[in-house]
Amino acid sequence: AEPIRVLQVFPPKVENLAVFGVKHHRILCHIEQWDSEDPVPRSELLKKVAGIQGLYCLLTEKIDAEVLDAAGPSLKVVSTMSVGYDHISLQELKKRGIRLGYTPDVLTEAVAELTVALLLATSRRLLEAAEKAKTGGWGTWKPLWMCGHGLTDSTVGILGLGRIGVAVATRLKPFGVKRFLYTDMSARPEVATSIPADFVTMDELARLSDFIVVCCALTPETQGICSKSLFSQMKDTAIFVNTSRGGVVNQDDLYQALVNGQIAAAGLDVTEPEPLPIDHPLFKLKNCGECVLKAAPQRDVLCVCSAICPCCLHVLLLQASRGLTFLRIQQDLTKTSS
Ligand SMILES: O=C(O)[C@H](O)CO
Repeated sequence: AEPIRVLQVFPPKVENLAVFGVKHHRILCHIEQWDSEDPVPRSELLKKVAGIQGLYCLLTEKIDAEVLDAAGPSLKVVSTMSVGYDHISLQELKKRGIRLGYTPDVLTEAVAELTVALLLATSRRLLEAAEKAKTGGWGTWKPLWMCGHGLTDSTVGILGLGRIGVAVATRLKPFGVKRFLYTDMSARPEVATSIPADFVTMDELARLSDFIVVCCALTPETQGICSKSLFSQMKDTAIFVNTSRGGVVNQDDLYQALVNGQIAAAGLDVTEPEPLPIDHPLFKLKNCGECVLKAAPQRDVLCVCSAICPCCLHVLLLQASRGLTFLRIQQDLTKTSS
């Protein structure tokens, strides 16, 4: 029989002609590869898909009506080497009767580890502290300096209790987390009981969690789900970690929440776009994070800036309006331009 024509848009090199054993059938495939680590340019993809029967893609390729039309009616299967398939239009595949393959579970452990790493690095201010050490900012020892927030006796909220969410909870448990909460499309007792984790609404998750970790898939329902309404209900000592997809978060709202001190910090593995432009405001938040230090147990504010920046001033005033005490203010508030 004629070999099946498959386009694989990435290396590694495999034999150009491969035999796939599907149960007892042997299927001969002619595989054309895009031999580069860089994504195939859209114009090339549109040319190369013409007449193929199988497409093996990555999350860098947006598989929509345009690509499927360019492939034509011969295309029977699209497979993506990724866990997420938000880059593929399911509706367009369905219309054309094209099957979808993806790679669930190949990176559950890796993403769970990364989530824990980001959570600890963010809550314990690892990057800021390392930066201070390298640039001479590590002065005499101060009890609360770079103290951060602990996991012991904390409440961790998981947005999306799928494979990765469960794996994150399993890894965080030994840190002495008091309570796990989760929210999802519906309760998932079959996986939640073993943690154990309590099913709550999104609002409860926001209000009760000391840490929120986002592990859900990007779907039309979850697009921008982490927005002002979530951040504004979160504790001002809470840490937000996202290792799912950037599109789940309204980045402008997150930025505002961080600048205004509505939440303590964010650890992001994913952004919109990726990578973020290097002049993106989120990248500028490091200084802001450094100049406002929250002393967690007393919930007082220790301001160590040599000049009070507007975002720091905002947090100070916010805290003052809540009747909290300032431990030390190095500069007279009245002298700031704001
Ligand atoms: O969806 C996936 O496979 C991951 O996000 C890749 O990093």
